[in-house]
Amino acid sequence: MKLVLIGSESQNRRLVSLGLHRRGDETCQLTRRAELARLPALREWQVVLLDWDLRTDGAAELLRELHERDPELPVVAIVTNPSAAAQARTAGATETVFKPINIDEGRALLQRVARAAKPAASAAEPAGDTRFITQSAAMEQVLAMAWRVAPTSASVLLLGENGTGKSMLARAVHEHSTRANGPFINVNCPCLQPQLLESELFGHVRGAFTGAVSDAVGKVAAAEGGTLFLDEVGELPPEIQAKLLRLLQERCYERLGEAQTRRADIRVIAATNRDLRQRVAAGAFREDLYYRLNVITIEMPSLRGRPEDIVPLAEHFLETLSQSAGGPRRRLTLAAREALVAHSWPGNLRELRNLVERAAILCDREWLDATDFPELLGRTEPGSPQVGEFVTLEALIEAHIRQVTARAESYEQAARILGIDKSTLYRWRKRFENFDPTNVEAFVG
Ligand SMILES: Nc1ncnc2c1ncn2[C@@H]1O[C@H](COP(=O)(O)OP(=O)(O)OP(=O)(O)O)[C@@H](O)[C@H]1O
Repeated sequence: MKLVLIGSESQNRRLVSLGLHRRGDETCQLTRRAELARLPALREWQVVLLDWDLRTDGAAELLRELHERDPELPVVAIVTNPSAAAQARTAGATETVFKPINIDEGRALLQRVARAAKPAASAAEPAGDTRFITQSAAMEQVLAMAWRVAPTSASVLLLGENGTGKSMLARAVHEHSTRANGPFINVNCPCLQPQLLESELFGHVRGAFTGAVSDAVGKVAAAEGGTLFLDEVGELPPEIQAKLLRLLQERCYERLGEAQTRRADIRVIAATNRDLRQRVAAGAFREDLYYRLNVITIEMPSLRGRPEDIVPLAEHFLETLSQSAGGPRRRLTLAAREALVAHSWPGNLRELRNLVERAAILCDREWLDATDFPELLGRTEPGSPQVGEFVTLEALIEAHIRQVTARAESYEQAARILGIDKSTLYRWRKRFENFDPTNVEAFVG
């Protein structure tokens, strides 16, 4: 995507720009209205990301000028609270996104906005982060289920450990639904105090509580015609659970401090990494709400539950990075692939993405080796014995074979370096797998 970032907080702007660059986007950064002149061909850009807390000029005036110059250019306003979101919408912003911005979610929103505004231009866009990389039967089943329920308006409950891709799937369900042109609004349930969360969700009127200086629409209203995604729904406080139940049952709600009942046309997708049934049994989560949310349940497999996806995903993350950095294609040596597959990935895809990105940034070589993933080696490699130490010959052979395979690009190359044939190398490696260091005889015998 080609994006214009406008904001006076240089650190935030640079961070967002860096995150977008790393995902393959082209950005141009401006700090004030006068700099718009630097962009004579405004039409070449696909979407503008405008910080609504602009210190240099009024954001609304800047938005007006943008619209005068290109009425079709979509503008996404970055806001800090629901009342700023309402102001931005009134002033003509296409969408609003709340600070702090999650780059992946923000980017998916920007892609959707750009696609809706200029469908022809987006046809050539790669599916990018919304592509589901998988070779696993468990994940195929998850996706088949997701695409089946997507066009319906049924509530969906996504279960799974942190980082398994629940948010990404929620967005994909929205994008495959009949509401795809409507907003996708994300609420991170544990982030706020109960009263603030209630106001964030349902909105408030002026004077509803100390600090409520003006009326504010909430995220339920912002999601009108689209999807409301409740992340970490298991953490919702009891008073909000009751209101959410009413919203789901009757599609009705009231803003804080107001008696008027409002109707909502939204689809709800909720996600949790908690065992909700256990929370119900413990009295921490309402049973009736659980059944309302649980119309369709999709359980995301953990990454260690789909080991066949580890290497394709790592290669996908590498490729995305190389594309954004414009560098050569990066590859994983056999040893690196083995180290990745051997790890248990408690942080799932997020952990994999972070490790791969870090290794690719810190290493200049085309081939990333197991040694470029020190966190993994720390858990998978036994301590290496030294030549001349009082250790068995087999321990030395094992250490040597492990180190050579870690640096070689393939089994063939490793076998050539070691001066043995591939099948001998294979047999040695099988022996290492069964090798229990506390039972040396088993290995020698
Ligand atoms: N199938 C996939 N292909 C490529 N990247 C993915 C895939 N699924 C998830 N990711 C990436 O993995 C990271 C974690 O995904 P996501 O935030 O959706 O997980 P989550 O289950 O919602 O996590 P949490 O429970 O912590 O909110 C993101 O960077 C996302 O882009």
